[in-house]
Amino acid sequence: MNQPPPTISLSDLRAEIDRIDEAMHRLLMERSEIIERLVKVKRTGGAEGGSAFRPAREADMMRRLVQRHGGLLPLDTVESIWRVIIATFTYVQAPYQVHADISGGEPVMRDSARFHFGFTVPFAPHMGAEAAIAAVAASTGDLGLIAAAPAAAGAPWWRALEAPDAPKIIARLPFVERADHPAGLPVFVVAHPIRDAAVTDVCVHSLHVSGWSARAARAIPSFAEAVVAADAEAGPAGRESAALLVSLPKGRTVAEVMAALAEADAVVTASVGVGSHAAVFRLDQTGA
Ligand SMILES: O=C(O)C(=O)C[C@]1(C(=O)O)C=C[C@@H](O)C=C1
Repeated sequence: MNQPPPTISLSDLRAEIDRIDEAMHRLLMERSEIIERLVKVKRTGGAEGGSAFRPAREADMMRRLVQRHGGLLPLDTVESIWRVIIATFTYVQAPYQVHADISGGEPVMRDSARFHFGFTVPFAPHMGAEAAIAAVAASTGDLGLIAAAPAAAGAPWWRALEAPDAPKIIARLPFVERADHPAGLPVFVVAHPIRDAAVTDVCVHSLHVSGWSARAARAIPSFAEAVVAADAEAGPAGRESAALLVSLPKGRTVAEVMAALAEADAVVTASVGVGSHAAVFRLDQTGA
């Protein structure tokens, strides 16, 4: 015999929602207490001053979050909630601003900054990557956001990262890329290097190339992601120069890129490391 379905009223269900909301809020308050203790442990570990941002840890947390997610709540929402939680807990440890290069379009960059860092962290727009990098350089623990556009990029802004004491690329956002990401603009995060916290899955290099040509562009190996800009510095007479920002996955070297370019009569005259970041994690590739 079929049992009649148990009756549950709207107010019972709302009481459940209230119980869950209160539990989530209390857990967030408990999280703040852990952060207070974590700040002290980080200091004794020698990480005093500068930014509290730990890109490797965040990349790992965001990957696990999206992998375990299921149910009605859209992944975009869950990701943005955790981005705000983590970015704000970073901020309460050591206040910082996000200096964003809006020269490629303000709305898309602002969306990216707000998605990844929320509204408590101040957003400082700059017209050009160099200005954003200069603001980061002048700060103790601020972050810069610059579009990691793979297409032609105007001026080679990454040369401002070359000096040994200049800021460096420390992360690439979104931590989890996917085709329909609501803040899907790939951006580099630039900061003063964080002691003992660099993640080197992908290493980023500034290359100075003489003898640049369409053939040389085609010769760049497919494992390398490259942004190319015209090089204003005069190269040897009659040879075109280019500035490249090349991202290499673990196990790949600048020497391999140099050898491939040499096949196309292009010579790398200088190569400078300008940072590194966690491996790009693409959700659609995992079938998740
Ligand atoms: O794990 C840390 O080092 C923290 O500071 C905690 C925390 C977090 O809120 O979970 C905040 C900032 C870091 O970028 C990474 C994670």
